[in-house]
Amino acid sequence: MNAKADTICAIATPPGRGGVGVIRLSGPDSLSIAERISGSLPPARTASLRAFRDDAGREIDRGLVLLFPGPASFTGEDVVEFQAHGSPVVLELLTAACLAAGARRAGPGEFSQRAFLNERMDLAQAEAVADLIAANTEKAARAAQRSLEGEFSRRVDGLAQALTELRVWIEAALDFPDEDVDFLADGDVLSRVEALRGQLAELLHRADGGRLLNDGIHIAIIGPPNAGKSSLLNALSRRDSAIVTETPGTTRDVLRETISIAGLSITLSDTAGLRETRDHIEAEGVRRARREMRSADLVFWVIDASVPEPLPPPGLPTDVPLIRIHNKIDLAGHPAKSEQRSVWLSAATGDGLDLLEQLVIAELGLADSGDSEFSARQRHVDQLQCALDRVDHGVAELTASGSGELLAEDLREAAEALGEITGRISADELLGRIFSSFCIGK
Ligand SMILES: Nc1nc2c(ncn2[C@@H]2O[C@H](COP(=O)(O)OP(=O)(O)OP(=O)(O)O)[C@@H](O)[C@H]2O)c(=O)[nH]1
Ligand SMILES: [K+]
Ligand SMILES: [Mg+2]
Repeated sequence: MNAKADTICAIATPPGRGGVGVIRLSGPDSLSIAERISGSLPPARTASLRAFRDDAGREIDRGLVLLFPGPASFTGEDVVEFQAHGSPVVLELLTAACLAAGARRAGPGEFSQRAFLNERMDLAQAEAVADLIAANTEKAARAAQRSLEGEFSRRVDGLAQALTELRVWIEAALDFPDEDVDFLADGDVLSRVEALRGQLAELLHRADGGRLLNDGIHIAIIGPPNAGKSSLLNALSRRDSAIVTETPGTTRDVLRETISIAGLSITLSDTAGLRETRDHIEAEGVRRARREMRSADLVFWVIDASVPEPLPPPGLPTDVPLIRIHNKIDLAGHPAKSEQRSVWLSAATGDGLDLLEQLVIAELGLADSGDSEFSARQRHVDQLQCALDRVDHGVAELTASGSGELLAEDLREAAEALGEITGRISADELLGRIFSSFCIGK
């Protein structure tokens, strides 16, 4: 797939009014279009003041022109930036002048797509550009920056290469069956595969943490009626947003609040108490509560510590981690404490809330992430998981049947799964899906 030979143009600054607005051009006609609009071309990479004129020679605005001749530009093509006054009208007139001069409007993510196609960055780095722009917290922005710098990609590519080297070595050994040494039996292959497996699992764990940073974390507050779910939401968000009453079945709609714990953006959803009910409105609330808990990264299972513990309801997800919260310790006369995945607290007095926050950080594996995280997406996590599954499968084949061929094939598939992360192996359809989710001008 080659970069298209046309020239694209878009407003690169957000919609609305601002001091400065930027129009970006990329493609073979960028420089000639810039010359037409600004009269004369300034030297490369130097901001120069020019009058911007439309096709009829009327002045639209005065501002700065910047030329970034390819290949040393963001997209690898000739890139021009016009910095005009940040008025939507001025920027639209300037865009119209670019279109009249031969450019076309860029689609979403098209600048990043060209950067990828011209090998200015790999796929995971292009995604990190979008993630950096979308970051909601400082931690997420720093993580995206590290991915943009290529830290994640280097690890993925390094592992893909190691898997490929081992596969090639196995295939070469299989081609010489006369050799005395039984290379599969001598244990070396197995220990090499297992070492790679360990690195893969570690990278998967970190990528999953990076995904949480990126997407934000979703915690569903679930439990029987009146356990204090809405009180907990209010206490953690320090806002009186959910209605709290002594009547069981108060909450029906799912109510969300975004909070920050240790610099992480966390969305809490308060839900209807789980119980059998004839009330069809409450029943709908219960249905929504179950949907929330299935899509959450973590479930708070809230129960009233002052009454006998109820049985957990059927349908608690087994693949979503769960923290058991024994609420109302002020009534029960328990001290605040936490152990494993349980915490004793009072939403009413706030006693023990700090223990809950610590448990959340530990449970999500973000305790010691410090500044070493990189941003990642669900897509990356899925590919890493796929690679890990292939390696596990290969090891199982090797131990069960001693088959080097099957192991080699699994290692090839594992390396391919990793290749899709950085886009060294990627289908056009995948690329289209990724870049179309970016915004225009990126
Ligand atoms: N003493 C004490 N009362 C609490 C505590 N947490 C909640 N309550 C009380 O328990 C009752 C129910 O609280 P809610 O927060 O509405 O409980 P809920 O789980 O959201 O209830 P539903 O939405 O009806 O399922 C209210 O009267 C609260 O004031 C607590 O920690 N200590
Ligand atoms: K209630
Ligand atoms: Mg409630």
